[in-house]
Amino acid sequence: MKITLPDADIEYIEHFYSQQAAADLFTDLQHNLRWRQDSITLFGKHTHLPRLQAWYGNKNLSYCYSSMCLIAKPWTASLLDVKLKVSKYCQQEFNAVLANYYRHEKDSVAWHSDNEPELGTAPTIASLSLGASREFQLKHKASGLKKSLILSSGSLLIMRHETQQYWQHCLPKRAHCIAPRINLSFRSIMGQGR
Ligand SMILES: O=C(O)CCC(=O)C(=O)O
Ligand SMILES: [Fe+2]
Repeated sequence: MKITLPDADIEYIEHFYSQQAAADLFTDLQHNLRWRQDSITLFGKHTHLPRLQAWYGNKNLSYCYSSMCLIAKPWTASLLDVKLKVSKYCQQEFNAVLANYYRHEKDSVAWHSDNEPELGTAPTIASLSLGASREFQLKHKASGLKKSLILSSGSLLIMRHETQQYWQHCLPKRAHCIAPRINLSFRSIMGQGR
């Protein structure tokens, strides 16, 4: 399904994986990825990110944001499998994946665009959701127009072309109890790891 918004190219495939396949993959990744609790320094103060992360990809690939650089761990068999299926659907190669683990309703990701220079000017970001459904919000940078989507287990959200240039997105904290969720966002880092 295409999400019709100005200055954006966003597609949402609700049943990219079946419920059972998504549940199995969630359990596998929850146990087998090397989750890290990263920190960022904001105004001289160290703060834990409100989620766990893991970064996998082609050899020697590095990824830097907020003054921190991560070196990609080599693809696991499960991640390679998922990458193949996602690449095939998107008709696009990816050389890295950022995995996010939202342990509960207080875990989140703040407003941002995936617009790091190493992603190029019009990156395709393909984002698979596993586990609990969470609300994903989009906001147009100039007009402030907002759109909310519920990302359910097994769904794939693809943001293409100029989307990152004009829109920000976030996954807000919630007051009510929410079970864990894992998100895999496939990316292509330019000029490295090919
Ligand atoms: O968890 C999500 O759905 C979004 C994650 C995200 O935006 C990111 O890792 O850049
Ligand atoms: Fe993002």
